[in-house]
Order: sequence, then structure tokens, then C-alpha cells
Amino acid sequence: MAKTIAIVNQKGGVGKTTTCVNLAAALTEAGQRILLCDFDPQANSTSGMGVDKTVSKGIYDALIGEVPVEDALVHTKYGDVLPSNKALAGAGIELIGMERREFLLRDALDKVKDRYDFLFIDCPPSLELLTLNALCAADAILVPVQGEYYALEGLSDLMNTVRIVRRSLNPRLELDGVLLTMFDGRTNLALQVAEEVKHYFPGKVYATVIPRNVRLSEAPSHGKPITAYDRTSRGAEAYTAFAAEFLKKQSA
Ligand SMILES: Nc1ncnc2c1ncn2[C@@H]1O[C@H](COP(=O)(O)OP(=O)(O)OP(=O)(O)O)[C@@H](O)[C@H]1O
Ligand SMILES: [Mg+2]
Repeated sequence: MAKTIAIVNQKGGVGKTTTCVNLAAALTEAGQRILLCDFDPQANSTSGMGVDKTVSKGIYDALIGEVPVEDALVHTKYGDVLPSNKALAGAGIELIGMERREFLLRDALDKVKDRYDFLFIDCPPSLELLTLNALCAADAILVPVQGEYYALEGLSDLMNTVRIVRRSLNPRLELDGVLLTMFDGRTNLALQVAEEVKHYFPGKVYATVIPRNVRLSEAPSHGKPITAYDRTSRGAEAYTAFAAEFLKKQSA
């Protein structure tokens, strides 16, 4: 049974896209059938998977029924991608008048879901209609949290939104887990933040943490996940370990 996971945190720059791309690639390498749906108009995970973000057909066209979702899929050696492009930027407003406006993404993904083991949705940094669509399409959320000051800021708003979605739109939505990113375990602050996050999400924080690693920030400009860009980097090791922990958890 395919499982859909939204990678979400309305705070910007916490490692959502980096996690989405590198988890997708590491799981593909482990033999899983993966679809990465880039649901952010910034289209960073589209280019991070090596797909041209000026593509003519993308998730936006599939959402509004302009093209069949199958036709928007791009196959890459790191996994399949449903690309985003700038057209998605206006979608938040355009979709407001549409029927089933919260379920457009779910309806689109349902058509291809059976082909995959995991579908990942890279969310934009907001809690508006696009993210709401992701929360309605997902079975679970994965929340990257930057191991720095103010890490917990906004997480209560996120969890509140999740509760509302569960009550009214998508009762099956679960919290898969929380991933500490850009972590520097040498600082007291980072360790303190980790403790706070574990206290806030008991039993939900992944044991693997992603260190700050410059290779991870270089890889996207080469259109490659970290495992293809620099397999021996600490970033590649961390995301490979995280993918293994993620997979083990899913089958537990
Ligand atoms: N572990 C890391 N070490 C070093 N740099 C990182 C790491 N994770 C992410 N980055 C860099 O930090 C920046 C923000 O990361 P990313 O784009 O993954 O965050 P995001 O949550 O998707 O941002 P947005 O909210 O804008 O979508 C990027 O330049 C990325 O390359
Ligand atoms: Mg992003």
C-alpha cells in the first residue's frame, strides 16, 4: 500500500526541500518506488532532482485538470517527480473558488498512487491552501526542525492546523515524525533545542539527526541529490541513515 507523506513546516529554510530530495533519492536507491511531488512554487525540489523547472507541464496543470497527472510525471534515476513551476504561485488564490478545493491534490495523486511505495510532498513555507491540500492528500506528516534558536516557534500553529484538518477534512492524518536538521551537536544550544523538541514531541523525534554540511547546500546547484553529488560526505551518510530509519519505522 502506497503511503503519502507531506514534508511540512511553515517556517522557511528549515530543510524541507533538502529532506524531501535526499530522502526520496536514498529510498529510490534502496529499491523503493518513489514519487516526489513538488508542491512549492519555488520549485526547489524539482531542480534539486535535476528536473528543469521551466517544464511545460507540472503539478499545477494536473491540479486544475488541464493535463492527466500521468503526463506531468518526470522519471529520473533518483525517483519520479511531479514538477512544480511558477504557475503554482497563483494557485492558492485561483483554487479558492473551485469545488473540493482542499482535495485537488489528493484527487490528482490518487490516480497514480498505486504505482509507488511512498509519495512525498514538498510543501511551501505557509499554512495556506496549498499546504492544506498537502495535509488532505497525506497519510502522515514529517516535520523537519532546524536545530537552532526558535526551533519550536510556529510548531504549535502547525499542530493546531493538523488537529483541525483531522477533525474536518482528513481524519487519517498522522504525525510520522520530526527530523532535526542543520544540527551542530557541538553547541549547547543545539543540544538544548533537541531536548525541547523531544519534550514537545515525545517518541516522535528521529534518532538520526542531519548535521550542517556544506555539501548538502552545494548539491542542488548541480541538480543532484547528495548521494549522487558526494556519497562520502557527512550529509550523504546522514540522509542514508535517516532513510534506513524511516523505512524501518514504516514497517514496524
Ligand atoms: N543540513 C544542511 N547543511 C547545510 N545546509 C543545508 C542543510 N539543509 C539545508 N541546507 C541549506 O539551507 C537552505 C534551506 O534549506 P531548504 O531549502 O531545504 O529549506 P526549506 O525548508 O525547503 O526552505 P523553504 O521554506 O524556502 O522551502 C538551502 O540553501 C539548503 O541548501
Ligand atoms: Mg523548500
